[in-house]
Amino acid sequence: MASAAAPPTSLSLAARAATRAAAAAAATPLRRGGLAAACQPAARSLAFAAGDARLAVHVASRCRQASSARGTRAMATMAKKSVGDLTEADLEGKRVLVRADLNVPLDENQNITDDTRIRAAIPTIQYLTGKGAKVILSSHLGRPKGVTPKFSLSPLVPRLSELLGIQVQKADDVIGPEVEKLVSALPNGGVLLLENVRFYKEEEKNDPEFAQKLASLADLYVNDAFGTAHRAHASTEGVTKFLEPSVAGFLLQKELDYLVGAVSSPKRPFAAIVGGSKVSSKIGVIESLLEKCDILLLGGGMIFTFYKAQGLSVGASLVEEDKLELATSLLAKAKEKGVSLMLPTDVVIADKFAPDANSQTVPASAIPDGWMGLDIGPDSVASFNAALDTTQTVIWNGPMGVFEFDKFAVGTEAVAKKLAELSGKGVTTIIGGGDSVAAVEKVGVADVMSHISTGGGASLELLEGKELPGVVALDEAVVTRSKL
Ligand SMILES: Nc1ncnc2c1ncn2[C@@H]1O[C@H](COP(=O)(O)OP(=O)(O)O)[C@@H](O)[C@H]1O
Ligand SMILES: O=C(OP(=O)(O)O)[C@H](O)COP(=O)(O)O
Repeated sequence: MASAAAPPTSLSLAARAATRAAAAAAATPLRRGGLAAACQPAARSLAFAAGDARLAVHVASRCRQASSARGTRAMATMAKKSVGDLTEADLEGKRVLVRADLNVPLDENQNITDDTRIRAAIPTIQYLTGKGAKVILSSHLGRPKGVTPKFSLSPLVPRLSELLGIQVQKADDVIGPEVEKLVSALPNGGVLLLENVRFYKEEEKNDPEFAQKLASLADLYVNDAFGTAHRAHASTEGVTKFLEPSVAGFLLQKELDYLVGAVSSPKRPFAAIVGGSKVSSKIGVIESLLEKCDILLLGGGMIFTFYKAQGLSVGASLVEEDKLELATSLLAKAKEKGVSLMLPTDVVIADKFAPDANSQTVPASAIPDGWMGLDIGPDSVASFNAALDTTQTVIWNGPMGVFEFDKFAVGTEAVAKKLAELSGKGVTTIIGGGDSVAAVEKVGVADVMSHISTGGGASLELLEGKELPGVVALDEAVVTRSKL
């Protein structure tokens, strides 16, 4: 992970700093007129009409800062107690249930093909073991229906042990007398990995009885599973009702610091790049980003719905027919908000959906019948790069094309390389989960990015402004909740 900075002691520090910065920005007088007046669409239109594009962007940007400041104040109330707030006196000899997201990809021989999530979980575990705690580690793997050997967590033990420098014990169950015996035998500083928590259907149902049994193994709880924080499951939400304190781990904290910070008080200009295949699953994040960013670059399979909404022919490209109106309204909203929404001007098209398809590059307005767009073209890359050169913060979610096929990976790889270059110049670059992370890994530039999120769905929900149940359930940084 690129951003393994020393863990801050409390989420509240970053949130308070963000609030102060955003409030100060919102309080600074504008060049012409007050903030309230300037935030009226008419004021921005006037600025554009007067040919003062810089002022128009400035006004639009300041309006977003003001609304971000309000958002940040709301988020500041969500500040959570951190594992870093717990001292040796709190931890020595204590049984700590740590929920991590160790949902890593395995090949057909059960070898781990990407250990990012395991590495990301290590700082919290090591902090706890270093202070003499007994760590009971819980995670899911995949989406098993009941007990399914291929979803066992056993293949993770060697890598976990290697990274921690101790032999990790493994339980064959999640709760019950056998697990209790193993917990009792655990030395201070030891780690016991429980079996896949989703082997119990009660986990995803957030069954209180199951949560209580899981919680009864431990004295206190640390949630470090950012990738699963958008799930209200027994091990992410239910257990907090039975364990005091329930605190945020370093990874969870770092993810929130970056992702909340990025949208609430970004260094501006702030650009978002959204790609991937489905308008429907990204609509929430696009709408929400229109409130916050200055530049929005769209790529991937979703662009054809926007083209079609503008009356262009899209051939056999992916289109969500029932989202055409929505696409039109998003284009209008971008205009109204003064956000520079850019669609690719050229595309790489294919005669079939296959790695060996015949391909050619055409203007976005000239996709022939029977051909499908599978990547953005070189002109689009050039104009996206020019826009990105003006930014100070960039968030990226979703590939620009079918990057799984080398022939159509060029646009995605160009964005990855551009962000790496910008990162080197001090621009904050945040990669939000899923395929975009795979793309930056493939290009070999993951290490230079400011932040690579370990949660695809979770980071999207956070950027959409949703509260994550696994975070909401944790203790407040200052005031301790009473438990059931
Ligand atoms: N033009 C396109 N046509 C069809 N599929 C596309 C296109 N561009 C990208 N995709 C596909 O989108 C998928 C990723 O979409 P999505 O799940 O929304 O992104 P992420 O996983 O990054 O959130 C990839 O499998 C990619 O092949
Ligand atoms: O891999 C995960 O999510 P992600 O693919 O959205 O990053 C998490 O482990 C959550 O898994 P889930 O979507 O089965 O709840």
